[in-house]
Parts: sequence; C-alpha cells; structure tokens
Amino acid sequence: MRIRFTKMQGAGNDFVVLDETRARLGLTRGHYRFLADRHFGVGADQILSVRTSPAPGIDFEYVIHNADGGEVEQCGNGARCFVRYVRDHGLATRDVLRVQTLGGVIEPRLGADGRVTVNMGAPVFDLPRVPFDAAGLQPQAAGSWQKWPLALYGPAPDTIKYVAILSMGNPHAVQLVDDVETAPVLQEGPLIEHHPRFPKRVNAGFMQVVSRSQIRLRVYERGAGETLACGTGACAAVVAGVRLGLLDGCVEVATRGGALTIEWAGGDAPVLMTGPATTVFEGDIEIPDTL
Ligand SMILES: N[C@@H](CCC[C@H](N)C(=O)O)C(=O)O
Repeated sequence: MRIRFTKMQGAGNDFVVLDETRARLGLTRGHYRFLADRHFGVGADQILSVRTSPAPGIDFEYVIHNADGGEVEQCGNGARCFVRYVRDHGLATRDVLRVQTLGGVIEPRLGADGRVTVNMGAPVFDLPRVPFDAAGLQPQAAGSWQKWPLALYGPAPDTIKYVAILSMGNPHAVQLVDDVETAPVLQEGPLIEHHPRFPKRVNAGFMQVVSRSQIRLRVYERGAGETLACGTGACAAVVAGVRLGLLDGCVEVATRGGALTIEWAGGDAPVLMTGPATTVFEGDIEIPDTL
C-alpha cells in the first residue's frame, strides 16, 4: 500500500502526520513502527493521525502512536503540529480548534506569528489515575507537595531516585538534576520508563532549575527514547517545579531542540504551552502489507 505523509517537527520532536479524515488507513502496530523507523521508514518520534470527530463541539480526533507502535494518550509538540497541518491542508479554517485525544480535549490556537499555544488541560495529581502504585512507599515532603522514591535496579543497584509524579493526560515522573548535560538520562531513563510501579510505563523527565522562570529539560520518552523535546514533559516539569516551590507560573523551558513557554496558574487551571510547529517535507511511501 502506498500512503501520503507529512513530516513535521516541533522543537525537534519529529512526527509523521497522516490524513485519515476521508478514510482510515487501517495501519497496524507494525506499520507505525515501520513509518517511525529512521533507517527503513520515514523516521519519527511519533505518528499522528488526523481524524474527523462525530462528537458535538469537537473538530477533530488526534490519534498518537509512539515510535514503538503503541497508541498513547497525549502529545504536546504534536498538538502544535496538528493545528498547523489541518490549516495548511485546508481541513480547517479557524485558528482555534477543539481536539479529542485519548487523554482528554485540548485546544490548540495558531498565532499570527506562526507559533502555536495549546491549552493542554489541567494536570492530574491523583496517583491511581497517573497511574502510579504508591503502596507501601513513604513520600518526601517538598514545597507544598511531595516526591516519591523509586528504587532503580540496573547498572547501579539500589539507587533511589525521588520523583514528582503527575499526568498531563499521559504519565510523567520528573526528577531534579544539577546539570541536564551530565544527567544520566540514557542510563536511568529506560529503568524509570519500565519501573514496575508504573503499570502503563512513564515518561522520565530530568529538570535543571536555572531560575524561577527558566529550566533546562531532557526527557526520556515512553515508547520513543530520549527526544529533542517533549511538550507534555515540559508541562509536567513546570507544574512539578511550581508545586515544589521552585518556579513561578510562567517558565521558559530550554530543550535540546528549542524553547517552549509553559504557563500554569496552579490548582485546576489548565496548562498553556507555546512553541513552534514546522513542516519539514511531504511525500509518499510504500508500506509492506504484512507488517
Ligand atoms: N513527544 C510528546 C509525547 C509523546 C507521547 C509520550 N512518549 C508518551 O508515551 O506518553 C510530547 O510532545 O508531549
């Protein structure tokens, strides 16, 4: 089967975007893995499918698959590319959309300067909803919140890391580090991602606080490995930093792929994420039938 795709990126987090508004392509997990493959496919951290929605007040369904082929609830950098894609392809005319994801409804808004702001909804702190199994663990109080101990069994047995845990529609564990450049992202990332306390696995964030309005961030993403930026990871890190008493409500997040601005007023307020969204190229690819 031959399919049309658009390659996009937001702060270096890259995507293959597929138009399923007229008909479903019927792709399997193997097909998503193939498209994401940087040697045999197009290459991407996530595959984003654009679908129409029958629900009143909802413009589109936004379906997200990680590079490992698994479907997930939310993707922030992808949400910015999503609104850019539907506008550029004539699928929508409004600058503000309401988009259904597995993780809830989000509202991307295309700005006059080409940057996109997404209302990502309110963070979720209820641990069973992350989901995180805290049974028998003793949290460490920090700011107006708490961090949870994770025992990491791997190259360095019995390492205990304290992480802030929340959901932005998808699960995040955020730890503070002195310097993101030297942080053990590639060693600890996979151990945290697959930690048995997270039944749906988790995205592992490594946050360096530079000032009350600036952080540096690296994220080892569930199902994709370390990416150049993670939008929901940036939201989760800023929310964690605010609740831990380290950050104010408007923060510049420096990632390896670019800068994002995250705003959060606390409590049940939604998190607002602003950043770039760029089309890289478009093309057709023959995908094997039997994946
Ligand atoms: N890159 C994304 C997050 C994509 C999903 C994530 N890997 C997960 O499994 O939850 C972003 O920009 O938020």
